[in-house]
Amino acid sequence: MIKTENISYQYNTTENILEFPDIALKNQESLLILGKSGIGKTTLLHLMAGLLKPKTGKITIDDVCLQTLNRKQLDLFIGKNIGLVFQKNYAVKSLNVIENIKTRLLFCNKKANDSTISNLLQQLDIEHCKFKKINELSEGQLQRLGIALSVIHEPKLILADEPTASLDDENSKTVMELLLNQASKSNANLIVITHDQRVKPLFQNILEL
Ligand SMILES: Nc1ncnc2c1ncn2[C@@H]1O[C@H](COP(=O)(O)OP(=O)(O)OP(=O)(O)O)[C@@H](O)[C@H]1O
Repeated sequence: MIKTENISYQYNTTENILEFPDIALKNQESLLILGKSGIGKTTLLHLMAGLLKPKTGKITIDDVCLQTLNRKQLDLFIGKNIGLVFQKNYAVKSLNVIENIKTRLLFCNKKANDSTISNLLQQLDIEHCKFKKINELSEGQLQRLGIALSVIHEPKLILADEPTASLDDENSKTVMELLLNQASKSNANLIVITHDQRVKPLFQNILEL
């Protein structure tokens, strides 16, 4: 469950204040956020991820108000409860694919057996890459690894910023199905921002900023 109330944000280099409509999603509900370039979609996603602090308002995830947590508590909460799929992949370059997955699990103190990991990598069509280093992956494989890293710990909230941007039709469908399935499996909310019109029919809830 996620709820945002009266949130706004101001980057310190500008006078412009970004104001956002309230969002309220019950368990398992998904939301697609659309809007023209520069309107504030990524900013809103970063606010919900606890990466930016709102100028006003509050964000509540599973009855925990992010604004009541100190930095350490917030980092722990994010690591455990939020899965982030960003355009830029934050995989550790010196580790291979499987080591990255295991490090992600270690970081949030969760466990997954080898067959669960293999299943996920298979669904994303990167199982054959599991011993490859990050710089040996294609752009599409790297993006699919980003998705594996964001859902392996079964977070309560999955936030995805343009998750299908560099994917072909087949992989775009696979990735969206995986995100929706994973959200449903772990009773999580999925929020996606995108320009990709292929994604629109998969969502009942659409917010236009
Ligand atoms: N670090 C920053 N410092 C100052 N202004 C910023 C910063 N990041 C974004 N902005 C501004 O905030 C506004 C919202 O940006 P944001 O990236 O959230 O938009 P967006 O809707 O995600 O855009 P796009 O679809 O092009 O990715 C824009 O006007 C942008 O120029």
